[in-house]
Amino acid sequence: MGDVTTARPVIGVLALQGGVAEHLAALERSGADARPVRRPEELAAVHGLVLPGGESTTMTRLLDVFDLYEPLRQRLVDGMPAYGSCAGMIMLSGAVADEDRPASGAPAVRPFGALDVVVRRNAFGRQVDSFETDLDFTGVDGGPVHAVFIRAPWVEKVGSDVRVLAAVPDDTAQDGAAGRIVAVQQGPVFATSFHPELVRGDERVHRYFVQIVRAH
Ligand SMILES: NC(=O)CC[C@H](N)C(=O)O
Repeated sequence: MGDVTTARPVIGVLALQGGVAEHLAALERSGADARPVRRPEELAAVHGLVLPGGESTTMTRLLDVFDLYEPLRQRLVDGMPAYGSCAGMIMLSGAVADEDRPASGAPAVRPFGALDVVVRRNAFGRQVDSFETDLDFTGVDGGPVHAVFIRAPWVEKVGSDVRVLAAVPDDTAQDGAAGRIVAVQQGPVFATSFHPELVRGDERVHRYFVQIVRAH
């Protein structure tokens, strides 16, 4: 092993759907060697993984199709650092409050349980399903982070080992959103309801993850 404080960690982006290219670019700018992950061998070669936004039911299905569900579950059990954005947060959670369970068979979303939280998938209302706000992010210096929410989940319950990193400010114009928890961390795993990869020129959240991977 080289000097862990200066080495460029290899960080994968789960590349089955969603905003993969934006995460890869943000990670590269944040000091990581970033690679798309679609196969078990690719997963085995990374020090940490980003689970991007998209659609958590589709992501669950594609993880099965690409034979990645079980290997990824195992790496999370083994303590691999991970960062989930939006649908990625849902996949890392312990349970989904508003699960649309089919009449028979397996649930449509099978979260990995790497974060001891309950999320609500379609949380921020249907009429206005996207909004943006600035929020304070614990562990990220340099002022508020601009947060873009797109059909985003929020965190409804947190276990005692979970640290809340960010919540929607109380003066938000978005109905019912004030005070909602939108970023959490447990050990080397963290998640945001919003999409920092869409904010050009601000890599602070990705840098935060690169630091976690380096320290691990
Ligand atoms: N932008 C997103 O990732 C949306 C997440 C979506 N609502 C889901 O259930 O997976």
